Amino acid sequence: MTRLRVEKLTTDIFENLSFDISGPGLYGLIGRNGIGKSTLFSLLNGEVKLSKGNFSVGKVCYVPSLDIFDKYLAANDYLKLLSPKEQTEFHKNLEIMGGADFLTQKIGKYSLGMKELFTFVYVLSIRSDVLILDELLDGLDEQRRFTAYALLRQCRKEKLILLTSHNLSEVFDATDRVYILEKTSLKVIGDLATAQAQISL
Ligand SMILES: Nc1ncnc2c1ncn2[C@@H]1O[C@H](COP(=O)(O)OP(=O)(O)OP(=O)(O)O)[C@@H](O)[C@H]1O
Repeated sequence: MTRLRVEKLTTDIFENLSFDISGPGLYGLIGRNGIGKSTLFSLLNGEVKLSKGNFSVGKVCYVPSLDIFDKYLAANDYLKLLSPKEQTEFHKNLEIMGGADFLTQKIGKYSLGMKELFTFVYVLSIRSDVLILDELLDGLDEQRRFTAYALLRQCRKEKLILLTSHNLSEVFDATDRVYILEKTSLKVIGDLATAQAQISL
């Protein structure tokens, strides 16, 4: 079910927040620091319990923090958790991203960019209806980031992908539509200048 519907969500940081994003696609989700983007994703993921309101969403793939990976395990250990089809997909996507020679090393020894590269390719390969990328590409070098956007554009036909970044111009360039999160609303925002003005309010 590539549909995300939130009804009257009320928490410490949201007030009667309702929205509906339906259909597959690549969508930007932007908002001021601390407005609640990561919290919203954790609610959708079931990691944070909902106190008031409802939501309906298909299978969500979201890595809330790169620290969830055990630093004593290697990326290869996590690949064993994927289905054979997902593993094939992982290796195909990794090759498109330029490959990696560190999959047998312990994750604790990875740089931020290495962790992000592994995590991006990993979550992209997992079968899901909704894929959430919360500032996940921001530590990648520019060439890899643009390759990642190209890969996401291919996957947007099958999944509802939400991409968050504070690099607003890239979000506008890469995605089909951009939403801005506020305490009481999630609304489409049409252009970069308006987004910049709204975020700096
Ligand atoms: N670990 C935490 N402990 C306590 N409160 C937290 C924690 N993380 C976030 N919050 C609270 O939740 C609010 C929303 O934070 P959240 O991380 O969801 O925002 P965000 O929009 O993702 O921010 P950013 O763009 O800076 O990543 C913050 O204002 C903060 O008060």
